[in-house]
Amino acid sequence: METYSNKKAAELLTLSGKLLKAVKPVRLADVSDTLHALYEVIPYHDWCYYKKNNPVITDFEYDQLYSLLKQLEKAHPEMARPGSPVEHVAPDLENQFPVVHHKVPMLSLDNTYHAAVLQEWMQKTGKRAYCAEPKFDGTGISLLYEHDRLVRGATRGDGASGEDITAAIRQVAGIPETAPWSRYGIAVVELRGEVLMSKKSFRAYNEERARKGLPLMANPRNAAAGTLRLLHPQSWEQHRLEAVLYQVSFYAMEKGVVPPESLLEQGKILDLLTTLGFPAPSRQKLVSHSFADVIRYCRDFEAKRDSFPYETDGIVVKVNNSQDQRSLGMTSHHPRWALAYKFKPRQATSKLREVVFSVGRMGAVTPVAKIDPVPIGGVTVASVSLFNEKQVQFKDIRIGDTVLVERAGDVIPYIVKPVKEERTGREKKIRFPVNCPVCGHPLQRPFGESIWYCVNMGCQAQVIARMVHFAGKDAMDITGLGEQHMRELFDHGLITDIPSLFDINYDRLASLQRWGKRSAGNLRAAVEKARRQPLYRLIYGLGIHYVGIATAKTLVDNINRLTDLVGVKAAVLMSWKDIGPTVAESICQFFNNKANVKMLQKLAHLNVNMQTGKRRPAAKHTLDGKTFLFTGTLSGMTRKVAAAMVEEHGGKVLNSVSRGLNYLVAGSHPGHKLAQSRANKTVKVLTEHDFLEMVES
Ligand SMILES: NC(=O)c1ccc[n+]([C@@H]2O[C@H](COP(=O)([O-])OP(=O)(O)OC[C@H]3O[C@@H](n4cnc5c(N)ncnc54)[C@H](O)[C@@H]3O)[C@@H](O)[C@H]2O)c1
Ligand SMILES: [Zn+2]
Repeated sequence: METYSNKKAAELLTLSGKLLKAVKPVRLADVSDTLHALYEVIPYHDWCYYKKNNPVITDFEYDQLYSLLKQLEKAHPEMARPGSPVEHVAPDLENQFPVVHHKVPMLSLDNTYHAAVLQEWMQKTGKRAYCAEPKFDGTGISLLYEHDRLVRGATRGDGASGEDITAAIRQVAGIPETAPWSRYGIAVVELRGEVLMSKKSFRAYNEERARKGLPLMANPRNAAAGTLRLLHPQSWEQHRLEAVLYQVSFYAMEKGVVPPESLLEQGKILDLLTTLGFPAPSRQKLVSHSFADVIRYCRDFEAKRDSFPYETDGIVVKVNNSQDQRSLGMTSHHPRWALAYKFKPRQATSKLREVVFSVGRMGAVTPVAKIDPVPIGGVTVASVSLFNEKQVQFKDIRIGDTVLVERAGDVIPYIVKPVKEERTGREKKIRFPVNCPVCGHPLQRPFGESIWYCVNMGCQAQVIARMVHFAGKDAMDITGLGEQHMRELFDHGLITDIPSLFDINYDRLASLQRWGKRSAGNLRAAVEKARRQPLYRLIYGLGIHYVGIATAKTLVDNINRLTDLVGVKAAVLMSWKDIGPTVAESICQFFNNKANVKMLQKLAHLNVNMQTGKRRPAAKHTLDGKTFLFTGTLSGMTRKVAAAMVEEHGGKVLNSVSRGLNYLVAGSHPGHKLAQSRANKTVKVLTEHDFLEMVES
């Protein structure tokens, strides 16, 4: 395969951009030019992706180019060029290893991003049973077992032959050296699967690389493909590879033995693979005739793909019956009996226009890239955190770069890499400030860290960021006081620090432009509500380093009022659940700081709840020694909650009407216990309402 000069690469990339913009209507006069261009750019992207393991456009963009090529060739077969990318799989042979022939060609998959195309395909293939399974995003492998022994492992290669990587394959977790195929009379079997890295392993792998001073890998697929073909198997890098097997591509039975039932359907094959000790998606699969079921499965899987331990880029839908598969056959590029329904893209390319530096509530200064707004996975992304100076250096990100941006699930968007092939030479290095961009205070960097800090506690940016956190949804939840309004109120001098949030001059606020009585009134109501929030929210809202919601709740469990923490000793804190030395130290520091103590006094003065809300001791024993029994359905609580209330107040819950019973609480549709209790003079019958009054008195 050819290689590309930098100049040629840049040309082809520009051409790709033009084609992608023109993807929709192509006029007949342009067809020939467009086809010609596609015949040039697609092999280039295959080369980047398979040979260099460094794609320069997103998979979605590649699929768009490929789909355009398919459409044009279909509409104008006379213009199609022999040897077109539509006719074969993109070869990834590197001539590093001996070449071996696959028993059955190892092809690509046809794909779509549209439910309607999947539906049409299911109709076209005959509305049979289908097996749907995750499309694992790794690198394809083919395994050969003869007489129960693994004899060969190979890459896909050009589809007909691959590279013999048996030694490396033996290092991959989950691939057994032997498997009892002979139990089913199977003498020779060829399997297809994927070598991959779990998301967890990938993170650890990148951490290991960072420690060794190596550049980080962009994603688990790259990491798996890159390490599988290392020439020195058994290196530390291969230890994190795993495999998943999902297909029997070929088998030969022992003489006179008929193939077992379990080989006749895709769904059963997955089960068989699992039974024989192979990692296979038998638990995740769905077998169904119905398009509605299949598309629901695809969408459900897409919705929870972030919690799946492996990266997936779609669902593969396969005709379930093996005989049906054979009669449908294949093209020279993909089997006709399978279709990949691909998930919505989560990557996009955009231009990096400028870098701003934001100051967080702890003073950390974070570089944030402003990019041309681009939609990714249903959200428009315009700002992307660059984390810190070290990462910017590692990735060599520059202003003016075209950048590949990824936004996966709940992970904040990040820059995978700059597309260096698109550089013009006019890109500028990112300069890091030495002074706080907001207050001008000199920045400091703790030893061994890559983050710079503004250490001026009074820094306006930090003050506002602290208030934003305090008013946030998980903290005091003051609706209508997001970052923008917070800044506005601050600029007008209506608020200055956290306590001032409870002392806003609402008349003045109402007189501000775009505010008025109504909005001011709404904010007032939200602030009033916040005054009575449970204490853990206040603690979390204070933004103490290392104190998340869970730790805030632990603190509440161990105190009666917030001021109990003033002057607390680290040793005491460490005896509480899940509080280690670092967290304890941070809490001590906070509550021993004079300014903080003063702030708490102000909050108390402003009637902000500082109590844990545990029941007063007097109320605690209102039901001392009394016994209760419940019957029927309670309308305002479950029986479990009701029972907990009884116990909390010193009472006891019984299971049946007996001599020791004091109260029967009857909900709607009471059972025979009511009649029994009525017959028993010593039992008092209560309604749910009576019960609550009794508890709360
Ligand atoms: N960004 C780029 O520049 C660029 C360039 C070339 C290719 N690509 C990407 O690669 C794709 C084409 O690559 P491909 O030919 O390897 O096809 P593919 O990766 O889209 O699909 C085929 C492969 O899926 C894998 N697979 C995972 N789970 C499977 C399962 N349960 N059943 C069957 N197969 C399963 C197999 O390895 C199989 O070979 C493109 O659609 C694009 O996404 C991107
Ligand atoms: Zn500052």
